[in-house]
Amino acid sequence: MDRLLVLVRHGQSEWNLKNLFTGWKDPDLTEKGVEEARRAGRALKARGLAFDVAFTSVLTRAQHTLSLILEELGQTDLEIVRDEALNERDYGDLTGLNKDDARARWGEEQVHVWRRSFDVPPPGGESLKDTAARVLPYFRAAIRPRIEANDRVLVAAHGNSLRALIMELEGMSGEEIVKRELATGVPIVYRLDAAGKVVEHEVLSA
Ligand SMILES: O=C(O)[C@H](O)COP(=O)(O)O
Repeated sequence: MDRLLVLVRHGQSEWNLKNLFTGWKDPDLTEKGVEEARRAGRALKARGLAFDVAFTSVLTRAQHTLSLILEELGQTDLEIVRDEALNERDYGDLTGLNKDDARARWGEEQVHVWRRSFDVPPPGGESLKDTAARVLPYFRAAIRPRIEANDRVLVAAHGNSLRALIMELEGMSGEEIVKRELATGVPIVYRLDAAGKVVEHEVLSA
């Protein structure tokens, strides 16, 4: 029997709307982000999906997204595990800066490298490689065992912490994963075999 793992990036946050580098800062969802999260829950329910456990970060935008999804699923009593290992990448000195201002100051190419290279960190922050170095051990130690126990798992997290997971799940290289954009509030449904190998995955339409 296939095992179920669903990943979902948080809905739009107040700092996403303001186009600010967010990282470990802790803004909440915008009204649009709340609606995106509810829509995700409805899409999962429409496919008859339900969960045995959920994992999320220690940041409000991901936890609020998860609670809204669970409300739509009628699973508000679900076991939830919160861990900073699933936090967004730390944007270091860029945190709080406007992304367009950063481009004007350092140039388009430099900001693109900081945002979408695999192993070049922003000043004082984490690269995607650094982020994966905390996300993947946590996934292998805490999440994969629940999948192997046939628990249906939901993970509500962030663009870069989820890229780290997707890289492992889909066997992608660092160069490949940085091209993958994750829309806010759009679930990705994975089916895995008994050995934990992905047999199919579907991005539920936004
Ligand atoms: O932390 C942030 O700024 C965003 O949530 C993700 O930003 P990015 O898409 O530039 O990595």
